[in-house]
Amino acid sequence: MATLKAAITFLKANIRGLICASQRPPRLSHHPPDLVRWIEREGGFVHHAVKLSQDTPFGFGLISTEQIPQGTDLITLPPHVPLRFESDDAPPSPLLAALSRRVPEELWAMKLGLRLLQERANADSFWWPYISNLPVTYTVPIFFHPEDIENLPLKPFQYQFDERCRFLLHFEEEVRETLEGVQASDHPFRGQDVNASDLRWALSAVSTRAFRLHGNRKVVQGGSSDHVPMMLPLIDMCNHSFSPNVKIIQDQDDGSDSNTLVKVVAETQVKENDQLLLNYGCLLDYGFVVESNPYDTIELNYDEGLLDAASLAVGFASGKFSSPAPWQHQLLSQLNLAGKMPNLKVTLGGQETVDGRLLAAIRILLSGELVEVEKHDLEALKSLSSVAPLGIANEIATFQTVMVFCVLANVVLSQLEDHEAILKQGVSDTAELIIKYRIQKKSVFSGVIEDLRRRVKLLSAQETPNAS
Ligand SMILES: C[S@@+](CC[C@H](N)C(=O)[O-])C[C@H]1O[C@@H](n2cnc3c(N)ncnc32)[C@H](O)[C@@H]1O
Repeated sequence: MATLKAAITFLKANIRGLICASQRPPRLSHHPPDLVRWIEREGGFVHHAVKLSQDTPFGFGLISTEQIPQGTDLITLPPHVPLRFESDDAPPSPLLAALSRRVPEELWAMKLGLRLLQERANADSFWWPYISNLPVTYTVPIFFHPEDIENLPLKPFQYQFDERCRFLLHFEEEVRETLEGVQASDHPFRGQDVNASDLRWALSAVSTRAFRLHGNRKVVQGGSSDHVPMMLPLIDMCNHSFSPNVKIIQDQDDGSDSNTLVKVVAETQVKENDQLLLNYGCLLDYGFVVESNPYDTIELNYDEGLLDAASLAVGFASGKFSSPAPWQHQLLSQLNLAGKMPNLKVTLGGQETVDGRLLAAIRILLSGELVEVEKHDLEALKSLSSVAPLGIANEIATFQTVMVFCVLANVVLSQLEDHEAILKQGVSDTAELIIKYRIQKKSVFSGVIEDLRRRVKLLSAQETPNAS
């Protein structure tokens, strides 16, 4: 344990050297090849007015040198250009596949990161024109200063950071052990040592740049499990906006150009000198802060003690969560919140507002009426759009418990005004980013609480129709 702690401290301390405060983080190669020409040489298409700029407010970006009408194709990529973990014609080497199997599901970015590292280690890589244009550093939490980490908004966020550090250190060991004595010809990284810092780079590169697309050709809808994470050369130079002027499209298999896997199309008219801006949707780690981000969520632990305290505050007897009835325990197991290998991570905020599993668990545990609960399937109990499935009183108590849970989990951050005052005084770039994270995370919780408060008000009016 002490060794692990020391290792995490060491890893955190080493992050310092990797921080780059400039808006233009250096690229892997000082003089990277021309990405646009490479795409064209490979059979892709880049509209003549689309240029790669090194000088946008967000580092590299794409700009238009003339007005472009809505609906115009701007970039198309043939199927062999995106970088993915595996494709039919390029299965991963057995050792890379073995390493990838040790990566937990939620760190899918690490799996693709291994592939990226494999190509980075290969001087003759087909993807070198792409990889050499990637930044050396990233503004995601695992790249922050150790002191800045202390300022991260929430305990769960620090937890996520520590968890990733722990994984990287552990995985570094696994990579070393697996590849010990392997001949350079069979070695996925051409005999090169891959350490925690390389793994961290790859994880950050993928999580801030990879998109999920259908492996073949279908409309991009984001989030569905059959969507394959891929790195999209050039397209990933588009910066983000919630008012985008371009969008990514994968054509339906309708007989159109089979040499195009994915394209970027002007969603609105693009004016001369405008940046091409995409809506990143639910990219894993933006690496920057977007105000009022509707996709932003906070991860919390399903903590029975805290939930007991929250329901106590709402007026229930203690122990509802820590001592469920056997039938409730069984339902919690079905929700994967109890049992041998439970997944206790729940999210608040974003599109769902309250994690469906958390919502169902609270509804069930506060109900205590098996007959009532049995009338509904779990999917209905998980949904916020099912109106009061277990009765209005249960629903109000559930929402109030979530609200108190937020407060008890120390999620509504104190001193927002102070942070805003500090920002006005001027601080370092990284500290500013951290403070913005804090403010943003606080606003996620304020949003959830506000939403639930509104729902409680509506339900209360239904419960007491004569109340003014
Ligand atoms: C997919 S890359 C876009 C290309 C990137 N600007 C570059 O220099 O390579 C995503 C990264 O760009 C930056 N970025 C993109 N949109 C941004 C925005 N709206 N605000 C702040 N940073 C942004 C962040 O560093 C983010 O992690």
